[in-house]
Amino acid sequence: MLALTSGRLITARNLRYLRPITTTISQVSRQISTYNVDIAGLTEEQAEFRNAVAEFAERELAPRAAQIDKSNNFPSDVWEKLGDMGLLGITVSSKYGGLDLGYFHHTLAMEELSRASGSVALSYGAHSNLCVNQIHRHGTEAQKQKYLPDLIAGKKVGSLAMSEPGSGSDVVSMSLRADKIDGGWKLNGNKFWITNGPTASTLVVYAKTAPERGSKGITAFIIENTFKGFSTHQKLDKFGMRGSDTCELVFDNCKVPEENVLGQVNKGAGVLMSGLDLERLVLSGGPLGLAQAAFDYAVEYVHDRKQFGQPVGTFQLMQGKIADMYTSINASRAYVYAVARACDRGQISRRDCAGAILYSTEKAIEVALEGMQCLGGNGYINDYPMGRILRDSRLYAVGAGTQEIRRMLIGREFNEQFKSP
Ligand SMILES: CC(C)(COP(=O)(O)OP(=O)(O)OC[C@H]1O[C@@H](n2cnc3c(N)ncnc32)[C@H](O)[C@@H]1OP(=O)(O)O)[C@@H](O)C(=O)NCCC(=O)NCCSC(=O)C1=CCCCC1
Repeated sequence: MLALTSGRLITARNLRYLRPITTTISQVSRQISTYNVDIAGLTEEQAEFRNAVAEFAERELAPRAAQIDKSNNFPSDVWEKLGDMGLLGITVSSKYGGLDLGYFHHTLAMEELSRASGSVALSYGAHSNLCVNQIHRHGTEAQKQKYLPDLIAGKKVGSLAMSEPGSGSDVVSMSLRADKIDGGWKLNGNKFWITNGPTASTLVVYAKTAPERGSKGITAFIIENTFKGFSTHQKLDKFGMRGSDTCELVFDNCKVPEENVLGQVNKGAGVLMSGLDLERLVLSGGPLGLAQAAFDYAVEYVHDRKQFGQPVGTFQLMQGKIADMYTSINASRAYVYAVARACDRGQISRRDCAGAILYSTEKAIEVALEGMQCLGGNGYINDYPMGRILRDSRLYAVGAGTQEIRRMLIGREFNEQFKSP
């Protein structure tokens, strides 16, 4: 059971939220009512958790989302607030400041934050899942004690780096090199398209420790941005997810102490691949929240906007759009939630983690485009949010793996199943 004390979500058996969650009836409760809680199948506690995150996001993020997009500036002041809420360590043990919850709750949080601001939520996912959850899953006790409390409190920003200029989908071909030196390792090379790269002080980084051994020669490291030989290049100017900073990382004889190896030497491929499964699941909350945001805006707009003497939403062609958007979102949500629940039961399926983000992304892009159409000329004007939601949704067609790689992952599992003996 969860309790909310001074704004912080804490785990505590037999306690309930101490703060009423629907006191400010307005935008938030009206929007929350657009969810069909029965269809989503949330327990009372899960619905309270979601509402608490939604209320936070509506208050702290939604009013700033357009400005964050326009300025392309990461709102660093939000980080400690996310930490105060306990949201930066949802899947982490309370021993390190986490909430002791599972991937289902993490996905719900990702969804609600994305509904308010796609870009803040993306940085949130990179921090809380890609970095924090990986350190929690694979770190030594000393590493967890050293890095997790500050990351979970929001005093530090976390990141994870696997992609390189020459190794995107073919991530195992990475060429960042780690050579053994006395007391540790020396890293040389680059990482590219790194979410939170410009702001992160703690980074999980994969490098080749035995390049001749392919996937059996990869090791994960925990890098601090103060390590000598580590630097970042300028922030990249992205199509969407503006305000979620992305850059190139440069390792120039960067010395990393032995105690910063994450997991075992040459066993990094397992850390990376299993992390990608959970990353794909949790980040599926992103497209879900963005699609819901597009729907919320569109449905209100078509009932307000009048043409030919009546709200445009009463025309059948518009009703068709609303119905299709609504059913797409519910179908996506049902799949994503089912996969999240399975993961929390310990049944992590690679093809379904890929499927959840594949399907929710495809539907989010479709819904954002239809939402834009519902707004007519205004859908094309940047004072309205549809353009931002569409641009943000588009990230998920390439981030955490491309749609093509996700399809390949699913397809090749069936090929394996039907392979002749
Ligand atoms: C699937 C893939 C396309 C191809 O895999 P291959 O066939 O080369 O590798 P394969 O043979 O599948 O595996 C390698 C080793 O690994 C083990 N293992 C696999 N799954 C697991 C697992 N679940 N648990 C443990 N071990 C696992 C496998 O057994 C093998 O070991 P072995 O060498 O035999 O000893 C893979 O490369 C991939 O996925 N690319 C997309 C990367 C990609 O998604 N970036 C995205 C980076 S960008 C990003 O993440 C973000 C962007 C923006 C927002 C934030 C996030």
